[in-house]
Amino acid sequence: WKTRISPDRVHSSQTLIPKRKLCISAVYELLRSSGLPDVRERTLIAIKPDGVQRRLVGQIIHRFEQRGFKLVGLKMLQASQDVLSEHYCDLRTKPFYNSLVRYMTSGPLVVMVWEGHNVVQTSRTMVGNTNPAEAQAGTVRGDFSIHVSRNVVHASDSVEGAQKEIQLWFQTKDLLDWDSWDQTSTGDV
Ligand SMILES: Nc1ncnc2c1ncn2[C@@H]1O[C@H](COP(=O)(O)OP(=O)(O)OP(=O)(O)O)[C@@H](O)[C@H]1O
Ligand SMILES: Nc1ccn([C@@H]2O[C@H](COP(=O)(O)OP(=O)(O)O)[C@@H](O)[C@H]2O)c(=O)n1
Ligand SMILES: [Mg+2]
Repeated sequence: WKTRISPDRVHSSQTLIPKRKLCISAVYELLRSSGLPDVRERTLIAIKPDGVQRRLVGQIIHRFEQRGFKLVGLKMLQASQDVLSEHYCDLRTKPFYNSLVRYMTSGPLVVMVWEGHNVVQTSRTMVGNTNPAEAQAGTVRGDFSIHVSRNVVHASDSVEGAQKEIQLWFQTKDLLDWDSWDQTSTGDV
């Protein structure tokens, strides 16, 4: 027990923190200050009610995992009008706004936070054009939908937008900062 814990862990005030975690934080800090890729960029992806109804949740999650992104938050919920009016505040004056809110409240959503290098822009590419009629085959919207009013997923469209949306939909305590084994030197836990 002792030999397993002591070489790998250090005391920090009340808690034991894995040394490996401290090292990883230091590496991320170094990457940030050196201008190297930010592997901790995060985005909000939501599977809309039509995606849930059509049992597409697994396939959509699979695409993000397969691409190499890391899931750090996930929940299923019924969206409130209040959250949606904040989420889509830029669209409040659009003629389709009311139908958009009806659509988004018509059933449960699966809301997720994904993390990884350039995840905001790459997710937008993976999701495809807002209008599925113009979305490329191979994208989520291009493969699973045909009309803009039922376009299956939401993806944040900028890093700043993603930060706001993540704060809107998630509490910090519900996002897990877990270590990916492929970013550590051994699989020893
Ligand atoms: N003309 C339209 N008719 C019906 N619904 C629309 C129309 N335009 C947009 N929407 C709906 O509003 C959503 C938000 O539009 P927006 O312009 O933000 O597209 P988006 O950024 O691709 O989508 P999202 O923000 O949901 O990821 C669209 O995803 C779609 O569901
Ligand atoms: N003409 C449009 C444009 C958007 N929308 C809906 O509004 C959502 C948000 O629009 P948006 O411009 O932020 O596009 P995305 O970010 O979703 O690609 C879209 O995903 C659609 O669901 C619509 O119903 N009709
Ligand atoms: Mg949008």
